[in-house]
Amino acid sequence: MPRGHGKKRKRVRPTPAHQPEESGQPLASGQVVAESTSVSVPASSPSFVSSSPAINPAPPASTDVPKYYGDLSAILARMVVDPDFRMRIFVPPDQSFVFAYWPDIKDCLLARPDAFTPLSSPARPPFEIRAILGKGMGMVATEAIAPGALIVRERPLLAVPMTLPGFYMDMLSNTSYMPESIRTEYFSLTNCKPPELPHAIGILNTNSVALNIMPGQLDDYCGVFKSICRVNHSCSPNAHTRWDADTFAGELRAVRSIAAGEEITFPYTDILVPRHERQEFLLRRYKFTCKCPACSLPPAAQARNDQARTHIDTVVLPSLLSVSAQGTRSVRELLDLVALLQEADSGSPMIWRIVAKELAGTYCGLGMREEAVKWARKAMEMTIAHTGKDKGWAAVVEAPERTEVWRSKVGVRRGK
Ligand SMILES: C[S@@+](CC[C@H](N)C(=O)[O-])C[C@H]1O[C@@H](n2cnc3c(N)ncnc32)[C@H](O)[C@@H]1O
Repeated sequence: MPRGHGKKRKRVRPTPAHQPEESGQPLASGQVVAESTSVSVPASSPSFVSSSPAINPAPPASTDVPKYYGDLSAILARMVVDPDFRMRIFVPPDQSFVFAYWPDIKDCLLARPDAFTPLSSPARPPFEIRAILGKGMGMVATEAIAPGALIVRERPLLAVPMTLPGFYMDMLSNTSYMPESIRTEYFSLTNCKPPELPHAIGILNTNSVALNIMPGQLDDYCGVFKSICRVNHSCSPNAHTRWDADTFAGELRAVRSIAAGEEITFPYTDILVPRHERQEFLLRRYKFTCKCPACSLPPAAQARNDQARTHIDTVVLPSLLSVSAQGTRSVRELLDLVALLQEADSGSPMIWRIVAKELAGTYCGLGMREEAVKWARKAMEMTIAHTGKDKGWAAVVEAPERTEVWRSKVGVRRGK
């Protein structure tokens, strides 16, 4: 489930994909491009203790390198010059995952000793993985799921650098470096890539999700997950994935109410672009034609939906992210944004979070308790979906008048 988008456009992105080849960063030579969707959210550094062996294969002659791997010269050159720059591999004692990493991240990993302790997850998963007509397997809710609620939290089966040379991938998957239990799960995942591509890499490029391991490095690693990688795409998604560096785990959370029996989906790509761009990307990268609600509208509604998404992307989002514009919008302007977000139906928790926070703050300032609680709840749900934490919004929902938001009187300045 890679991410990224077909067209190179300079944009400020909330959650969607940042893939090397599409993020505006040129591909360094020597990279295997792991095509990854995002478990987004920038990482603080994860932690890690490893006594794992370094993998030190003789770098293959360039003729051995299948064309998919690109030019490996940058990585290989560094390996030749610096004998310590070799892939390391970490498998925890319970053999629950394999983490292949470049040694330059070791210090950052060592700084967080809690990352690989056992994970807490919902006792009874609120979903099942089953066949979905026309999509292969998919994830379906088995009970109602509230916005912001955790659907699954899991360690990756495999995490590797985005710049993983292909021979490492072959080696990882074909040797005892990958425990049997992981290998079985890994090779049960789907592969939409052409048969000429080695199967292990096809699976990686069909399923991997971008991870942020080093602080300040966007999507430097990617991971493949047992359950998250069964989630199909929608341009009107009901869930959001995020990478939690603290626990070295991917999380899937609801961004709206999900009914029992409903399919759970998240976006594989930038969904603030018009339908034809999304469709072109998904067909090229994932070999399917999206038939989600946002791609199946009648022509007039489709045009409005495309327009709403483009407007959010090019006008609204830059303004929401601009510090100088914060706190200057009136209730009327904010409610107009709400109507636009509803029209677009693109479900971004990051955008909803900003708008809901501003509305909650404004209503608090105006002393309008009922409206303040309504928008504080939305801010809480979207903040949890986006960051994994409520960041104080639960307290505002509970008793707004006892919080700083109420006392800020920001709404009085803005007026209704
Ligand atoms: C990461 S996998 C998702 C799980 C996959 N359906 C399975 O059977 O394991 C990505 C692949 O799922 C399929 N897929 C994902 N979203 C889809 C959608 N909205 N419609 C049709 N196929 C989809 C495509 O074949 C895609 O290459």
